[in-house]
Amino acid sequence: MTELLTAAQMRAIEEAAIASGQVTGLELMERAGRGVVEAIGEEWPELRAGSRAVVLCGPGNNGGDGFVVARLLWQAGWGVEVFLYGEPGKLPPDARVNYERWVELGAVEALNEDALFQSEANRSLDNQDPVVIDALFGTGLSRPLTQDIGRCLSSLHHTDGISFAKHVSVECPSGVCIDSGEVLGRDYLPTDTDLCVTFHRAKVGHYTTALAQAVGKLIVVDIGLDRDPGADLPEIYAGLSAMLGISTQAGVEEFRAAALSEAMEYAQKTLVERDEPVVLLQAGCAEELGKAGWTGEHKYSYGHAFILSGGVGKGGAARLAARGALRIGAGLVTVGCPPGALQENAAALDAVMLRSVADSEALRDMLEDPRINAIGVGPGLGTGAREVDLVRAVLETSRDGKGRGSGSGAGTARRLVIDADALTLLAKDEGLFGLLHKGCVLTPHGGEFARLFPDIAERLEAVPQTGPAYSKVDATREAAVRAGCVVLFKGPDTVIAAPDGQCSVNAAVYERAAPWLATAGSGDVLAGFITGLLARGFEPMQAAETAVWLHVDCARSFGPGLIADDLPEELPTVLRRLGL
Ligand SMILES: NC(=O)C1=CN([C@@H]2O[C@H](COP(=O)(O)OP(=O)(O)OC[C@H]3O[C@@H](n4cnc5c(N)ncnc54)[C@H](OP(=O)(O)O)[C@@H]3O)[C@@H](O)[C@H]2O)[C@@H](O)CC1
Ligand SMILES: Nc1ncnc2c1ncn2[C@@H]1O[C@H](COP(=O)(O)OP(=O)(O)O)[C@@H](O)[C@H]1O
Ligand SMILES: [K+]
Repeated sequence: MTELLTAAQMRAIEEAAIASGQVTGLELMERAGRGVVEAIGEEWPELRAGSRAVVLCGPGNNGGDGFVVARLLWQAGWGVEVFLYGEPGKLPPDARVNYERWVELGAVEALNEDALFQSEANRSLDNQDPVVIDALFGTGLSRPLTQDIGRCLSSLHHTDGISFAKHVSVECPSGVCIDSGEVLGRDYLPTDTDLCVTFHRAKVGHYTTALAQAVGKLIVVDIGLDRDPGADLPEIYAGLSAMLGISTQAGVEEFRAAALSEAMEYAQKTLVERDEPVVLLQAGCAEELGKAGWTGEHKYSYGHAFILSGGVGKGGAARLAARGALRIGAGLVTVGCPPGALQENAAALDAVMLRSVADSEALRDMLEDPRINAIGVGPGLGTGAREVDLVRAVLETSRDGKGRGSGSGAGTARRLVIDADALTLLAKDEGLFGLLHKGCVLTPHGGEFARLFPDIAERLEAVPQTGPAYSKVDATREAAVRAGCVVLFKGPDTVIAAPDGQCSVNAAVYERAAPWLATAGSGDVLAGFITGLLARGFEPMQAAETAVWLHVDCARSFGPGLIADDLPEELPTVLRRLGL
């Protein structure tokens, strides 16, 4: 499992490690700088002694990393020029030490456009491959860049006669808030960078579309922080509480009040902030499927998924969802459609069963069958009065012990995926929204999200002026709490959050990019995948995570040219490759 960190969490981890005596800030900075130099060497082995680099250093520890990089490249025989934004006398202590170490080897010039233009690396004709290293701002960015710095960064892109062939960012392209991936102030795009080198763990912002689009390759360097000092804290508190003869909970409060030691405070902060990590979804998702296996005795062992369809000519979306639910392993899948659409659907469905659902009464009767344990509602459904009643019926009969459908359902809530038109209906009707429960998964894209949670979307859209900026992770978490169920906020950076704070990111970026997944109907298949997994007994969060990960894997496995119909058909190949 890979956790994504916020800047504050990273700071807390670093501070706790330093305060515990495990490592010094200077050592961490040295490891960070060395990591950048090694990453450059691995990425471009053709660069060696005689190559040229321009290092842009900022006023904080990101700049400190830059001075280490400059020194190590110089020691490796490179021609290195260093430009500083800020005053040497104001650098924080570790950065100051590395500044002093560098000035024994070379010059430091004040950073401005003219100085960059005049740099030897820019003017030299004998070296076509100078590298520029952006160590201006990392996790400490607190406000938008000033215009002069913004101009310098923009000028690195082959404008105004300045040309650097290779672009490296230390931590992140400067000006980007690493928690949200957003450029503070949003007056320009993140600087394109070939190689972005970050430390210990990737940060949440690295996996947002906004930032990932600007970064060619992300490298995470191990700087020896893997022994998490916060992890030992419960034992330390328990021990100290026992010594003092107080309960652990009270002990925590007393220790805080007494400010026992700096290390304790930092570590406590680490613990609190790391309670609910943001998890990056990776191949491990398949383990859930592996664990679930295919060991049931008959088709009902794998559940019965029901997909509600719209009327004549509108059934394609539900059929795609149904196909997805079947392929992902639901034992049975039934599409329910208005009587008039039976013929159309019958002509297009084989393994998927078909039922006529005239109105909400008919639906409630049908949902008396307790074997129907998962329902997908929304794709191609329509948004009229009939559909409002259908969605209400689905919600009411799926709540614990309420509604006719649950009578024979042994008290277990039926699981639901609410997508597309059903989301639009929820947005229009507070009563319906109030029926949501913890067995539901909402799957909005950006537009649907804004309709459902307009205030949250507005906050997300607002131009961020201070860091940490409100992120898609924050927005999805807030939405999940409000809805009281899992929310899966779609996009190349899909965020999934549960009301209890669990949160994960499925990022179709970097080596998992699949832009061809943005094709009509692919969201319908995703809704079907989730419904199928819910039918198989997956918990809502697990079902959403596993489905969305497989969805991207199917797209990557098929490749460009993909249409939504291909996604379910690609699933067996993907599952086989995963050894399932
Ligand atoms: N954590 C770790 O484990 C490790 C961290 N390491 C490295 O340290 C980096 C974090 O360092 P950091 O905290 O000093 O922050 P950094 O990004 O250098 O910027 C802070 C400075 O910028 C200033 N400033 C902010 N915004 C500004 C603006 N718009 N325009 C102008 N100024 C602005 C701000 O000033 P202030 O806001 O206080 O006025 C302050 O002076 C991290 O990304 C990584 O590279 C590694 O060494 C290894 C271990
Ligand atoms: N650039 C992209 N890269 C990867 N996946 C994407 C990209 N853009 C959209 N997606 C995914 O494609 C699906 C589109 O779903 P949706 O917007 O509901 O469309 P539709 O209603 O046509 O099915 C979502 O799962 C979304 O996460
Ligand atoms: K940077």
